[in-house]
Amino acid sequence: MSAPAGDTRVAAVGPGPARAVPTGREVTDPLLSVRDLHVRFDEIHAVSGVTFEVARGEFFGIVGESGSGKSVTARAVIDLLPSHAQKRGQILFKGEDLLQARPKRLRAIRGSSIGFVFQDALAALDPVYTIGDQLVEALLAKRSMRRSAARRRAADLLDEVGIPDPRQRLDSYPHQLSGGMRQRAVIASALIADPELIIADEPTTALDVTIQRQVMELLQGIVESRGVAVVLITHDLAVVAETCDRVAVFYGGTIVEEATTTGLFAAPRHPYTAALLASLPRMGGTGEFRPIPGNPIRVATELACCPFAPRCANVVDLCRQRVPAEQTDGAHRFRCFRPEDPR
Ligand SMILES: Nc1ncnc2c1ncn2[C@@H]1O[C@H](COP(=O)(O)OP(=O)(O)OP(=O)(O)O)[C@@H](O)[C@H]1O
Repeated sequence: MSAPAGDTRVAAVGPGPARAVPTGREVTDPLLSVRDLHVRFDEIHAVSGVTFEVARGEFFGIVGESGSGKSVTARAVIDLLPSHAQKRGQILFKGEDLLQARPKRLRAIRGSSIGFVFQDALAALDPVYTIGDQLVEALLAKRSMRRSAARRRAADLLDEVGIPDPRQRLDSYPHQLSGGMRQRAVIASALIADPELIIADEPTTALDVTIQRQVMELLQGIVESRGVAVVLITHDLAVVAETCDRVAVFYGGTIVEEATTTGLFAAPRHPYTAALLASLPRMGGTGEFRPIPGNPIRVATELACCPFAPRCANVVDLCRQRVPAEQTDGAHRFRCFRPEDPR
């Protein structure tokens, strides 16, 4: 990935630490390792046996349709699920299992090593305080520094995330900024603690396409300049294609395929991924989406078979009888009894 075109503020941060983005599925010394994660809300099995790893400095995408378990997985990592969520498995962050960590330790990790950015920037900011006050208070809570130095640092952060006239913008209230600028301010606040991982859950869904692209370029720039890893949750494959190094495709609360973004788009192995890619409008075509036949499932019980079986063109009896085990061809990891041919 190159530095974001046209965003000199980010590019000006300069080259950061070398990134070790894996080319296949192997991740040596992962920053985040989620192993066999299950999340239930009483009888609803929202997440069933999710396993993936994220390397330092990697831009990792999680894609899938509504209700497939993307947000619940992300919120499990940062311990932001409601208290009645029942979780099992492992969430290793730098080797430490966050599912076993005490609340105080989790708060400390969340406030320092892991930052997050959600869809609704307005909800993430306090409407009654200026952007500057919010950033300064957060900075002072993290480090002992003079208020004037915190204000300078806050302006630097706004500059880093591409907000013009950062010193003046410190005195703006959230409602005085555009949607894109507000999301940039939220990203600035996520950077306060120098996180090693940023989880961004649909950060651009509420924004128009041009602004969406700019915010994604900003996140890419941050990955490049700071060596931060980003886990991006999105339902938009075009965003994945443009930004992510690797991607996990969710369906029915589980990962049905994971590969490098290039590998996934070039030769999907899971029929759901193939159907998803085929549904995208083609250049020179009618410009229309071709929806995948059938209805998305609503997972209410533990998976007993392939969740995609009712909609799958390759389905065989076995798919309705058992959950396919995970397999790999070296470049893709997938769960399917009748995968697409490798190309
Ligand atoms: N607090 C909750 N209580 C009960 N069920 C929940 C709760 N949060 C999520 N779920 C259920 O868990 C499943 C997965 O939800 P999740 O939000 O992870 O989906 P998603 O893939 O992120 O979809 P979207 O793109 O719409 O956010 C859904 O069936 C959802 O209704």
